Amino acid sequence: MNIIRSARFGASTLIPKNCWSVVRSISSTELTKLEVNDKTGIAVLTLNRPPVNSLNLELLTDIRNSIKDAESNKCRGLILTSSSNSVFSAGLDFLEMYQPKEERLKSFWTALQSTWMTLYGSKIPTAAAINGHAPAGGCLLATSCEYRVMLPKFTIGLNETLIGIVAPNWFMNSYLNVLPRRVAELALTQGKMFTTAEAQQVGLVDDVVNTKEEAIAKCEEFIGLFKKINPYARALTKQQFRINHLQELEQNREQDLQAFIAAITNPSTQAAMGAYLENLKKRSK
Ligand SMILES: CCCCCCCC/C=C\C=C\CC(=O)SCCNC(=O)CCNC(=O)[C@H](O)C(C)(C)COP(=O)(O)OP(=O)(O)OC[C@H]1O[C@@H](n2cnc3c(N)ncnc32)[C@H](O)[C@@H]1OP(=O)(O)O
Repeated sequence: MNIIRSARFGASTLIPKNCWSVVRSISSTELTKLEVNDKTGIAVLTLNRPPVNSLNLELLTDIRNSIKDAESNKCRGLILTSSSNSVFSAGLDFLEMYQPKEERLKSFWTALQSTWMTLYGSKIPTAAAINGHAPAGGCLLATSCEYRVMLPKFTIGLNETLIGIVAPNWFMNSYLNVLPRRVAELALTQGKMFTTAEAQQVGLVDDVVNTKEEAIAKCEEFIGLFKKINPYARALTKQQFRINHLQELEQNREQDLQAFIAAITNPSTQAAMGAYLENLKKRSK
């Protein structure tokens, strides 16, 4: 019998393969659902933190655990998507950063660093089915993947300067891994949110389709490109492209954390974030 061991069902829990329907849950929490298609071996990770999948400590931790689960279950690829019809992810949860408690703020940023390193450096092919808006941290998740497909009439981009904050180097590096340098610099300095059409034009997304199902199918098609490629050779090749960015953060994690804490707890950042949040709340009424 072909057995899969699921880390999050406990080390001793064995799940018999082929006794399940084609799509099988590997692990799920209140905030994420990780399902694998037994026929293709491709896993779909659905973010499920209504209303906007804002990334708090718990969601980030669950995302990282899910990526690791997909890897340890030897999935052939991983697709990120959202349970919302209009938001892929609204980026970092402002409530983690506005008037924060220092210990929680540290854990939050450390979790973001770890999640980014796990996703950006994942050995398996990764793709994002962007079925809604993807500002800031939402865009970071998408650009950390190897392929992106997006639905029409949404927006994506790193808008940090609009909020009065500076995107850290590793956010910029994820952008630069996808966009030409000049486009990235112009977009980052303006805090530009690209429409789906603009994102496709500059290469921030690879394809545009009309439904989430089509988006998942496109991602599967992308991951299928590696069917005949030796996974070890593929993973090492990907690693060589990304290792400098990963090492840069790995070697400067503490410094990056301290820079984040200093930037976020600065009274002018707090004031700018408070005003931005207020505006967001007014708009949503
Ligand atoms: C040199 C090195 C220095 C290092 C310094 C480091 C500094 C870097 C620090 C931080 C980096 C941060 C990156 C980020 O990710 S910041 C987050 C940026 N995100 C945004 O700007 C998105 C804001 N949200 C929106 O634009 C919209 O909500 C949208 C996603 C387009 C969805 O719109 P819609 O469907 O209309 O939903 P609503 O706007 O009505 O929102 C519903 C409720 O959700 C709340 N909300 C939205 N986004 C967030 C968020 N990111 N965090 C927390 N809460 C959020 C919104 O206020 C509504 O709440 P309520 O119903 O209570 O009013």
